[in-house]
Amino acid sequence: MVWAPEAGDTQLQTLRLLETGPRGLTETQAGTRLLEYGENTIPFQRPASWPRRLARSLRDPFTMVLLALGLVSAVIASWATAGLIVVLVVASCLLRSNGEYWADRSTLALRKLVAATVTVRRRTSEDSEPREREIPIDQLVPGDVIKLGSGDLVPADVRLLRASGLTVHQAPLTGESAPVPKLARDLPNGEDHLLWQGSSVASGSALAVVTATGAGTLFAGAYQAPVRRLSAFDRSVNGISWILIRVMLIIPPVALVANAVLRGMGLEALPFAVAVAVGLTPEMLPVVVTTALARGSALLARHGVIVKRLPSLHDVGAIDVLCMDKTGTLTQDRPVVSGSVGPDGRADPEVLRWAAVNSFWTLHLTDPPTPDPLDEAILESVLDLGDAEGLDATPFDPSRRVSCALVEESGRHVVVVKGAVEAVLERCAMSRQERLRAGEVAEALAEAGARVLAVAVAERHALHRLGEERELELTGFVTVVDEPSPEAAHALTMLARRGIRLKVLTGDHPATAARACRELGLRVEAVVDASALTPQSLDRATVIARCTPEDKARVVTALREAGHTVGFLGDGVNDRPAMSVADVGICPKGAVDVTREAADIVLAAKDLTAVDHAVVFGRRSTGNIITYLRIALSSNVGNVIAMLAAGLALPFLPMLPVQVLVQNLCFDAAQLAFAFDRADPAVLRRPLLLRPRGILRFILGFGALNAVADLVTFAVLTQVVGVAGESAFHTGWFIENMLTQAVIMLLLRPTTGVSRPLGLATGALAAVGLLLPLSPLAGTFGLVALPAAGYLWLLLVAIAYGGALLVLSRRRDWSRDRRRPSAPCR
Ligand SMILES: Nc1ncnc2c1ncn2[C@@H]1O[C@H](COP(=O)(O)OP(=O)(O)OP(=O)(O)O)[C@@H](O)[C@H]1O
Ligand SMILES: [Mg+2]
Repeated sequence: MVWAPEAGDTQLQTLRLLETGPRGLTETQAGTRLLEYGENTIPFQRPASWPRRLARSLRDPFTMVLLALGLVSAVIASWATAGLIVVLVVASCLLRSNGEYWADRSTLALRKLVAATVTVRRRTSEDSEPREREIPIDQLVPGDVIKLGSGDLVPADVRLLRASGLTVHQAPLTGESAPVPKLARDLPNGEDHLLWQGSSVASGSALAVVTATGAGTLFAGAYQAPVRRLSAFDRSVNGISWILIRVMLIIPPVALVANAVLRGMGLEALPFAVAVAVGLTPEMLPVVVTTALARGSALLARHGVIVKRLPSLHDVGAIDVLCMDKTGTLTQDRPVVSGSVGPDGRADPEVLRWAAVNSFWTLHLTDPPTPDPLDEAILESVLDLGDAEGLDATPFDPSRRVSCALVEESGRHVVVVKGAVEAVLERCAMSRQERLRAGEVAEALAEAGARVLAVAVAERHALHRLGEERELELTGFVTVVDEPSPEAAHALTMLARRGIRLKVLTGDHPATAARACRELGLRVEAVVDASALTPQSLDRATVIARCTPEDKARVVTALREAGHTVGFLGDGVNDRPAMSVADVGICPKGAVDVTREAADIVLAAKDLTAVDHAVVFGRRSTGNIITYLRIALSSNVGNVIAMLAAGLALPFLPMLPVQVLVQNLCFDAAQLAFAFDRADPAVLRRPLLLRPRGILRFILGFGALNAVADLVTFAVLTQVVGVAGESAFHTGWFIENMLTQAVIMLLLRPTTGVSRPLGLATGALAAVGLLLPLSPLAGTFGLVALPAAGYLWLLLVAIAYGGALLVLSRRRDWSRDRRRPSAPCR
């Protein structure tokens, strides 16, 4: 048993208490501890249990209203109505929790594929050398020695053993939004040497020992799963649901009053009133939504796209602006040094040597788990580093945009700084004139397409420690080329064709970024500096350059506020803030941990074409959900209007409550087919958004048409066929309802193709309608056989209704509900 160390313990005491050392645990020790302490997961990350899920689906507002209506029916001893309502509720809750269970399971399995890992130092036996390897975070145990680098999640509670330039983002735990510096020193008071599970490394690197894992971590109990703001999708579904619920609550009193006034009926009309209200609910909404999204995401997984949160599949289909970073997304992030020049633009190998001294000692002294590709490229291009000896270094940090090394060379102490051109120039002691000239030289290099790093040095006295280095002397510039990624050009064209505007947000120089975009065939409207951004220039800008991580987030927020649905695609630490404020965050699998954690969609391969697949599948799923809502609601609204109207003209109820409910149950079941339906190619051309307003306008129009069909049936049955009895009338109307429901399911869609599930479902629906009155069950539901002429007339009504639907839906512009090409930002 190892004991939990206290904050005030020294490094040595901590290591002793944890029975470990700087060389890490042996694999055997780690295995034993894993059994003893369990996996390193915190409770909220585990999937919800079955009963919990069922309870959650009962909390759904539709279910609650249904249950309330069931209760009312039970109170007045209308057992058939109450029973059917319970069947409806149970069926939809079971289907829903089952659907969610499978969706969650597959999402979880997919998430595992892209879960964060950690670099751990372990030994095979007591006396073998320690080796570093990547393990899944859940395999971590107390006493493990781990390495952390910029962009890593802190996977457990740890104590620092060594740290350089380390700043940590611990907002999820303490609310501080700025990164906090951390040190490895022994401090009797204070917690500067402790990092907690749930925080992440903003910059720098560290070696640390794990002090607590899993439920034992400080914040495991208190730490809540981050509350995500409602996505565009959640807001739409909630909007529609609440409108319907209000209508549902109004219907029973209206029906009751009407029956009381016109027919002097009392509470005996209540079951009918309840049934009509139930008839309005799209009970299968949650099921169709989950199934359509889960199916879309399962199909997408085959294309190497992993959807971490189901609703983000809708959101990715809705994005009309996609922001992305440049390095690693549009380019390969395989930099190669192409030259080095002095401040005057003349070739000078000494500049490259100083850059390499900086790269070598920052990598060596800070020892990050994964080396920076830019530093590696510089080191590869230099043979002789001279005899500089490193003393101290601070690694590159995307906010400061420089890396510093302090070295001793031939008895002199020299700081060597390299970084983005402006960041280095502003640290140099030079006249305005010199600064301008140097800036022009760098500009020319960037315009030729290279990434440009500036290098500066300064001699310091022997006791100097690294800080905000200023008063430097510019040595010159190193140029690096990073080839465009081969598939990017095609993918960008595809995305633009799908009505998505593309914007590149990069930390790099504007000229370099603009050049890279042009090479990829991206039409560059305007190139803007992040510091000079206005709402007008934001709208026009294709490239926004020199972004700090905060600038990227600011741009995304501004675009969202201007009414766009914004996607963000990126892979670096500098992309994390933007990723978490975007409607949909997308990153490649190789992205740093924090960015991958914040992303909603992860691409298995670094291939932009996958983003296009995600967009297509997103629009497909949304398209099916919209079709379901339109059809379910048009039909339900039509039925409700017709029943209330006919109720006023007839001396008896137009349909028995039990018949309303049976018909509703059959319709609901058939509509599950929409989750598996095909999508119209036109749906895939523009961003598609589930918009409550558009849907409501649609259902009022087509609902009215449906009501007309019902009322025509009413007239035909009474006047033409001349049905006399109540039961014959009920049967006629029941059959017609089932037939028109089948017709509307087939015809009121933007596409004419019929998928197999849909064909089967509508066929079954019509068959039940026609055959149930002839079956032995007919009596139970109060149905009787009709005269042959009755069937004929009903078929005619259904056909006429189909014709009217076809004419009206052909004239309808289905693209109207899609998002128009981006509205200008205000
Ligand atoms: N390891 C490094 N050492 C010194 N300077 C660097 C290093 N990496 C990047 N820079 C400089 O800092 C700038 C900003 O880097 P940052 O990582 O924020 O963005 P980026 O990689 O250029 O672009 P993107 O945002 O598209 O990924 C770079 O353009 C480069 O000039
Ligand atoms: Mg980068």
